[in-house]
Amino acid sequence: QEDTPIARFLRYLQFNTAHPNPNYADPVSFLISQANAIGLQARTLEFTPSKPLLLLTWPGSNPSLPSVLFNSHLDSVPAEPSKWIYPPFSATLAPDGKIYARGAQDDKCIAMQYLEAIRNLKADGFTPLRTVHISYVPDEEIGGFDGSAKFAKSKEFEDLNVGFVLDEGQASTGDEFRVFYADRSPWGLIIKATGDPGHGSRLYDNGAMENLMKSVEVITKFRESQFDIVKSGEAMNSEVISVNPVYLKAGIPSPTGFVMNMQPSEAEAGFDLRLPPTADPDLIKKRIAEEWAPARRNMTYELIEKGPIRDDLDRPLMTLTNDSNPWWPVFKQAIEAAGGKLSRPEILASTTDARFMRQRGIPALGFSPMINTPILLHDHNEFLKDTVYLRGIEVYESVISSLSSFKGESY
Ligand SMILES: CSCC[C@H](NC=O)C(=O)O
Ligand SMILES: [Zn+2]
Ligand SMILES: [Zn+2]
Repeated sequence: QEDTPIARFLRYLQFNTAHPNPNYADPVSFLISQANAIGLQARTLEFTPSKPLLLLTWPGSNPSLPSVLFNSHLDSVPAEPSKWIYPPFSATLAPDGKIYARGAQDDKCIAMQYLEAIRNLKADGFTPLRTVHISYVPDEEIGGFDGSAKFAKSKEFEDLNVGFVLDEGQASTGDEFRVFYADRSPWGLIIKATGDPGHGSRLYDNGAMENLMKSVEVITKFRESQFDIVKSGEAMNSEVISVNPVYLKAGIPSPTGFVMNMQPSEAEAGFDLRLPPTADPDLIKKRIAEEWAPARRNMTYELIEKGPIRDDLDRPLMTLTNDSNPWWPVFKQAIEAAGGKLSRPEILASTTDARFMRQRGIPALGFSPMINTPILLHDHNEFLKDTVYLRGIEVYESVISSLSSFKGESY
């Protein structure tokens, strides 16, 4: 078997790390063998049984300076093989150079690019001033609660003395690299309605279905108001509050489907909500209680807040992208030194583990070096072109060498 950057990427893509049963053990062993070959220290932490977190370390010449951490997640979202042109965990390199695999963009590319960049820097004789850590964490795709959330609060993490974090970003369809300074905070909202049951032929007020449908209407109006702001060009998708229905549950089951002539006494709906760091969570909570699931319509609700909204010092979870953040110009210049250009920093529409690092007050940027690439994370036929992948390694050589050489004493 050949041993090239692309061959190693393909091998990493072939581990089936899809939820709900991600294989964590085999990719971790593979990464440890890669770390050994490159000459990096490796240790496995287990904050939750069977959910390993792999930490690789390249010691700096001045280990008393805060370190830099490069993060990626081990797990992937599921894929529907019948809807792919190649099996999602075969990691097929097509004749046009496209590498098809679940995880090719999200985010096994950066996982291996970090290692390839360090391999090349070592071969060039580069030694970092600051210690460089690479973390491979479990469970990002399901919220990170058994992975990064515990890691960021651990003694082990504290001891790393991390000054700056790079985590995953998203592909860019144009010529400029995208960079993300914040995530939106995810909430799960379940609304439930109750009402009188009755014959399917009766018209009466306050049935569970009627109560739920009214809420769905109100929520849909709010969703449209937010989407209109995006459509008019006033804000980007990730700058407004999104609320999307993800399930509806009602009806009385029968062997052939549902009973048709009974109006049910209970009905519920689930929504995915995302709040940009500028949103006021209390206002949305008030809206939910008074308009979306009001007790006067016999409604109750459950709000699942999936992670922090503000940091330990009660500031919004945002990393500054101006010169008041000393890491920002270092990062930006590293991209430019590699011949790249950054587009205007953005909020990420979805959510990553970076929020747990930002919660600790550590500056963290989301970045995945993929330009001229369609955004295919969580989609069918996720792919990354070989040339884009290889170019990303060069970009990280510049980024890792610049960040690890940054002299600022107090950061
Ligand atoms: C509930 S947090 C889930 C995190 C997940 N991350 C990637 O897709 C997301 O849905 O954004
Ligand atoms: Zn991801
Ligand atoms: Zn994902």
